[in-house]
Amino acid sequence: MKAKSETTSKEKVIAIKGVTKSFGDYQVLKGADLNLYKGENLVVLGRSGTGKSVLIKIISGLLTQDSGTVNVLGKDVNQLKAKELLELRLRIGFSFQNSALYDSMTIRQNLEFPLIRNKKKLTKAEINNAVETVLDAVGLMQTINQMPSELSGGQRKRIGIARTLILQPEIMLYDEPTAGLDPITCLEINSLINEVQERYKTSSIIITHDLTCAKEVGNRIAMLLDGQFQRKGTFNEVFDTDDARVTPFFEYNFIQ
Ligand SMILES: Nc1ncnc2c1ncn2[C@@H]1O[C@H](COP(=O)(O)OP(=O)(O)OP(=O)(O)O)[C@@H](O)[C@H]1O
Repeated sequence: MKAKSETTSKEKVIAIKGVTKSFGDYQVLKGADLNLYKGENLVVLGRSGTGKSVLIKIISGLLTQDSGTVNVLGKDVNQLKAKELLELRLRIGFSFQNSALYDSMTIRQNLEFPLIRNKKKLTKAEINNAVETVLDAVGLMQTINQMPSELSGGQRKRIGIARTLILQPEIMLYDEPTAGLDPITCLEINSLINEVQERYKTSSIIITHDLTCAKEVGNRIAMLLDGQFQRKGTFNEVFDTDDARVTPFFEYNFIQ
């Protein structure tokens, strides 16, 4: 398997500079610097508890950093009023492990839901069209009238991604997109993440512990070590090291 190469864009859609965050005496982030460039897939790696979720919460304004700056799509997240923050969040798609589908709604209703809630001016025909377009993008048109319980875990994950895409986000945040899926389904989800990048021209951060996913989808990898992104670059650059904090990731995943 060949690793992806870096994209050429240097336009920053997210710029994180010198971010620190403590909970009580415990400092999780110790001056984290990270840019997400337009159109790229950036994979964030790091051991459990290193602060990946904290960082995503800071990016989306759910937590405030102690120091440093976070700029998302040209806005200083810290300076935004509540309404501006909500507007910014609508430009970001969150694909989280716990973003479950509504069990009592059909797939069509699940996909309509974010549109009806957030884009009140759309006509019924526009909503139908949007639903069919995203279902086609994730290759699951045949499930439109099914219930979530009738779908496999991988299909539900795809529908979850479709429900996020329906609002046409500029940035996608994927939190462990392949966790709990079998290896073949993982490969399908990796392909979908790459298709989303191509088709929707999104810029994405993908948090994962799955190095096959990292290698297949990441134009760049950033590894959080001791509260900072101490290793950044292509997959091969990040793992070309004897650093004892880095090599176990690679050895555990037996990646080719
Ligand atoms: N609201 C909070 N209050 C207190 N401590 C917190 C809070 N949120 C996170 N932490 C602590 O910050 C540290 C980093 O947590 P975080 O959830 O970001 O880890 P992570 O890197 O996402 O881990 P995982 O890979 O297991 O999801 C942990 O020690 C956690 O206990």
